[in-house]
Amino acid sequence: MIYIWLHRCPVLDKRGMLTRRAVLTTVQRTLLTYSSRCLASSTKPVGAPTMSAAAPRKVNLALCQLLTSADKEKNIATATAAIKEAASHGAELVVLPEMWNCPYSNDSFPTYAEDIDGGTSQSVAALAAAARQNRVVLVGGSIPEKREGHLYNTCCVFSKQGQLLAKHRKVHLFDIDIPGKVTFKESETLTSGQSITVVDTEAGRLGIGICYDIRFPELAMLYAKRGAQCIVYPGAFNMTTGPVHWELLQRARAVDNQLFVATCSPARNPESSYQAWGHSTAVGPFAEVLATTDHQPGIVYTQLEYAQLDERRTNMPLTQQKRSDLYELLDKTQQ
Ligand SMILES: NC(=O)CC(=O)C(=O)O
Repeated sequence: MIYIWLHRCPVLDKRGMLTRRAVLTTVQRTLLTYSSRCLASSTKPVGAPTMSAAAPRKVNLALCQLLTSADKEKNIATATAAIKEAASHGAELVVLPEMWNCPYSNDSFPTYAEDIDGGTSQSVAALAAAARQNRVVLVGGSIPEKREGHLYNTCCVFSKQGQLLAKHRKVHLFDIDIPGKVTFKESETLTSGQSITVVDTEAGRLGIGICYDIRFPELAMLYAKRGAQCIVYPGAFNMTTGPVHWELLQRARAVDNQLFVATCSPARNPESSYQAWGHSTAVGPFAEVLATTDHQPGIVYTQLEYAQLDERRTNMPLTQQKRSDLYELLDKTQQ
């Protein structure tokens, strides 16, 4: 290997001989490449399952910031049209917003709720068909789910064949009260999910959270530990918390865990009782904003280069530098 590199080295002296500096640089570079490869493979999160050889290196991502209304049929039509448009622009991983099939309100959740496990969900059937027809991995935002007398805020993930790969029920319910600004209590109607979700897809290993879930760093840490390459959060922040926290939280989750974060919000609807902040965004593992938007309906496109995960983790091997003798993250779901 060193022999081949020396022959390719362009740094020659007047007689056409390799300079001593060029030889040293080449040897140094070879050793560096070798050691960084060793480091990269040893910085894999502990306990992370091995990705298959077919795992993608680059994924074209589309975040569909949809304008939702009180008309469910219209919302479904808007969503399926957006998925088609995203696919026609080369998207392989398409994300929809939180509660895209109904208005974001406690009054609406019971009336718009669908039985996913019972196989009668009109919204899920439409998403499965759209994923299959457009050959995209689809993180289908969330819809209100009804099951055995409970309502959940649920995200479904589909393969390119339209197969339901995973279902994540919002784990942390959005109960906040900032007087005069925003008061919302999802727990008045919804029940929280009892499990966390990491799913292998043709667009990489994804961790799934819904909106308020992004505020809990331990969840993202568990996802990183399980080898998630990107955490996807369909979400609908509001006009009080959105401007201050939305981007901050995404960048924090990304930089702490050295992975990609993608969020997808509904567009702001002036007629709605809940004004969504919008600003669907993708963030890279160095906390860099890769793509974002304002509050209008639209699709945000970017590419996730998964090789950057190895690069960043080699640059700063945080997983190895952790002081596990002083603190530890306890995964209670694997006991
Ligand atoms: N809507 C949410 O779940 C969360 C939110 O708006 C916030 O955390 O702020």
